[in-house]
Amino acid sequence: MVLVAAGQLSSTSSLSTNLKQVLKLITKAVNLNAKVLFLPEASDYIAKNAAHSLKIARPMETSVFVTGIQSRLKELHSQGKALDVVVGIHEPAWKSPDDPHKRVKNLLIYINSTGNITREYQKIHLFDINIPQGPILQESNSVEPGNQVVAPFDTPIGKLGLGICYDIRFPELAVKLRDMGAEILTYPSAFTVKTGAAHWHLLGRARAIDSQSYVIMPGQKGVHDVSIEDDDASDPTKVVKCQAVNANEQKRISYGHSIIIDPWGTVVAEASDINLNNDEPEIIVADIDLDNVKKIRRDMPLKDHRRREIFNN
Ligand SMILES: O=C(O)CNC(=O)[C@H](CS)NC(=O)CCC(=O)C(=O)O
Repeated sequence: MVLVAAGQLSSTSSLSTNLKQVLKLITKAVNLNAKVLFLPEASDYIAKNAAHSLKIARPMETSVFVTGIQSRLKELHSQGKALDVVVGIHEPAWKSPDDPHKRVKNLLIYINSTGNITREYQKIHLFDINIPQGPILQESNSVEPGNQVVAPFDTPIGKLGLGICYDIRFPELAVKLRDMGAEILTYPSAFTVKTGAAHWHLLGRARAIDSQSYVIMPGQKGVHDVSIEDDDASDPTKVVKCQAVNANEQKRISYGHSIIIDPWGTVVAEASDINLNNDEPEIIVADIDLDNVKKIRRDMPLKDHRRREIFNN
């Protein structure tokens, strides 16, 4: 059995502020002796709108957020403390500054315990929705969709398959990853409060049951401060207030409730609900037992029972 951790935070639009929160979570995970820490979608920043996102996105190599995590992991490794980190970030998708339709990539990266980025997944399904009395979001305005499933790969906790947030609503991705060998799936998220309250636990449990895999769902939580950003012009760690945002944009709020689910569909760990008086980042941990995955798949062999000739999958 190996211990896994999922972190929950409320990212702002300042990469350096978010890095500080994540470094706290890394320390907590290491102290608990977890082997991999999973962090939410868009941990590097939550922007107030599409234009703001294009302005603050940075290539990984120059992102204070990504390089800060890499150097901390390297430093810990040299002290004999090995932790891998899976984290949601953005990167510019444009190749030239005169690209007429600039978009970012919504990415999940795997950083190993020596600080190297070994995998990168680009979110396939984009959240373009309009729910009466609920959120209206058009992710494709500013985000370029990914087109590739990343083959599940070995990690200290087992073979891992990658998805991001809204991808969790598409069971075909979970089943495909399981067919390709995944034992653990992750969907780092920034769920809305309305859809989260209605669907979050159900979706996670359903994907765990469909794929007979562990499902790790770190989520953004609470009100995002999108009124600050890093002052790149001078000290990259100096945070400045940026222009006023309208009331709607200021109220971007995420559901929290990070969860870890076992391959039988049981929620084995859960972080807290939104609490406007406490936005401290927190982690949850759970044991990953790959024998349990094997046993559940042996006792109910869904993979062998698939009628691929009927469903063309
Ligand atoms: O890129 C960013 O800055 C952060 N990305 C997000 O917050 C994304 C796209 S708007 N959110 C979701 O996919 C929520 C899905 C959801 O809530 C549901 O499926 O119900």
